[in-house]
Amino acid sequence: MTITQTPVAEAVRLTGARRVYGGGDQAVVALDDLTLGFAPGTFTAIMGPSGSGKSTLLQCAAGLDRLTAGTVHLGGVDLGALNEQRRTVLRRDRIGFVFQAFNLVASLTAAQNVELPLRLAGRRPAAAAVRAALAEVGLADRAGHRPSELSGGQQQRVAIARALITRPEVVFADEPTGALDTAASREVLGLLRAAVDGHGQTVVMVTHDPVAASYADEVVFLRDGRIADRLGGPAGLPGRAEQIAALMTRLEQR
Ligand SMILES: Nc1ncnc2c1ncn2[C@@H]1O[C@H](COP(=O)(O)OP(=O)(O)OP(=O)(O)O)[C@@H](O)[C@H]1O
Repeated sequence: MTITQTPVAEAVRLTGARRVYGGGDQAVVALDDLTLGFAPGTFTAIMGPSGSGKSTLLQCAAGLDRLTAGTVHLGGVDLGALNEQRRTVLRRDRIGFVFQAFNLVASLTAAQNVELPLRLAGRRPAAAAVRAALAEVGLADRAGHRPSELSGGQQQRVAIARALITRPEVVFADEPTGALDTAASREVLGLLRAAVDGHGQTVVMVTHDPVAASYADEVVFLRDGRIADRLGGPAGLPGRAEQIAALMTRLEQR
């Protein structure tokens, strides 16, 4: 029997996504009937004022949090229809994460951190693949170093190598440059850009920084859990950081 897989138009899709925290008069609507898709091989930045729902969007899209209503599809799979165990497996196989605080294991070397997702998936990491992943982020000579022996930028590059080693379809990045200086930020953003341009991966990144957002193809601006504005698209961002910053300022004043 031949199994034909229907091509999926969007790597990730949220439809009518609603996430309410708490209940009664304490209820907070973090996502309010939000519908948004991320095409394969695109880089999207999510911006918006504090409390606008950016992290909630990322957590729900990645299957780390559940929607109150609506659906999330990842590569055509409805996350809400999976039990916890199957969602964990799907996350492990198809999603990579990069966090502001790097989240490396302090007692492990750079190489051991990079191979961790493969070990967790019960796969034997090939030393050559780990070396190649570290080389790709410019850290071939740091394989034996522990996180405390690396700069912030180097730690984040290890975290990116760790996120990419399984070649996930989607990489979610939550403020990946929030703790980095300008030069290190540029390197990290260049690596995320390369994951999209070189490997066709889909990157969704939450950021407060208009310069970081300018590396994306599209910027989606949230406000009160809804899409307030968008800039750019699959064809790329026409604007630069100044234009993104101006839009952010307008949203914060509204
Ligand atoms: N666990 C929670 N319990 C209750 N309310 C929450 C919880 N997490 C988030 N919220 C609320 O949901 C709303 C959206 O929060 P979220 O963290 O998604 O915003 P954000 O845009 O990422 O903010 P920031 O830029 O400050 O990180 C906020 O009003 C927040 O207070």
